[in-house]
Amino acid sequence: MPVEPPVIVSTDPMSFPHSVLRDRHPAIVERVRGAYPYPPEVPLRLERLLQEDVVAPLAGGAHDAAAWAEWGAGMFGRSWYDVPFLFAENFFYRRLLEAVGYYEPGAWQGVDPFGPQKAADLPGAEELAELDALQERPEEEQAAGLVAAALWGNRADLGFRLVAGDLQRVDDLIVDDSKRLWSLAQGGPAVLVADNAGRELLPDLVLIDFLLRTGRASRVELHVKPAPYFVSDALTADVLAELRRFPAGSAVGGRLDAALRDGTLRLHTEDFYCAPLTFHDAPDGLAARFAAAELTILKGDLNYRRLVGDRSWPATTSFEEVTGYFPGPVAALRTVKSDVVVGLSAGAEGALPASWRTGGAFALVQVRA
Ligand SMILES: O=P(O)(O)OC[C@H]1O[C@](O)(CO)[C@@H](O)[C@@H]1O
Repeated sequence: MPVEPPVIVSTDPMSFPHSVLRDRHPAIVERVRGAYPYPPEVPLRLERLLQEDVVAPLAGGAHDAAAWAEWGAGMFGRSWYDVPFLFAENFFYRRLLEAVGYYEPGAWQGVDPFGPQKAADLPGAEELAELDALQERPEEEQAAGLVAAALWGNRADLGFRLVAGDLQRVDDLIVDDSKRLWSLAQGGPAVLVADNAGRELLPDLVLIDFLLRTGRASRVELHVKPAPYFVSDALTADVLAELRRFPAGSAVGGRLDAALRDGTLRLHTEDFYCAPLTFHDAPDGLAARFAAAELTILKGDLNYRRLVGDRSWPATTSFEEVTGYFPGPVAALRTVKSDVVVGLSAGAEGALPASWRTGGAFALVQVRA
């Protein structure tokens, strides 16, 4: 295991994490404020959250107050910018749920503050038809197209297109271990840890269908978030909304529906997925699920940070070594949208533009068998 560099914090005003807390979080709050005609105390609480200089704990009485008191030990009373970025982001979303009364018994309980934004990002008929058409192509081409779609669906501005010529964007794929990924899917159980709903979840679902339909997986567990998180992260409700988009008669939609009903596809979630922790701290039950899988596919930027640890790793750090602890073979499919990157070959970074880590223009497929 390489020597661990420092955990990323947001102190430097010129840094990417600083810009997330300073600019992105207020913009997110603004959207939430406009999402529903909330009662007047909600915008007030949201404003107080934005104005908070130092991290304050959850109000007592919350069902998870004790857990957050433990995770936040040493964080409370410090500037949001000086605590680990991973903690600051995670706790911001938990506090946002507190502000909108997501867990408070009453009429607004369980209303997803990001629901309207997610609904606007559900795929249209054209995208669904393109996906259904993909199954007519040679299997190799389907496999390549689905990895590309699963990756680029993670890049919000690109939307999602499965037309020939767009299937392989090798120029922007800075590490491509997809052959190894497919070599690991030999017909055993697989886990896919989802990231965003909408245009990212759609190709994830079609990838799952492909794994099952071609015998590359015997069964699949799709892991989703237990609560609204990082705006667009997928919940069970988002999976179900997405499945309802498939038109009657869609072969993919029909197979996914049947797979859920017969248990070859199962949805799974647990509190860990909204905790400020990395996969090093996965609870035993979750680790056992990964260990039992022939392959675990982790989607997206945040899952990548949680896999390798949210640290200032040199980009040439060995992916194999830093993920050696993970229980079972693992593949990361990720558009690069934050500073954390490992597994690049020597010299590769020098050929990339200055903003390559945060611009969302590059992606990687990395595998540890
Ligand atoms: O949806 P994804 O791919 O996990 O991206 C979320 C990313 O967004 C950010 O919150 C800000 O860019 C990152 O910190 C995080 O890793």
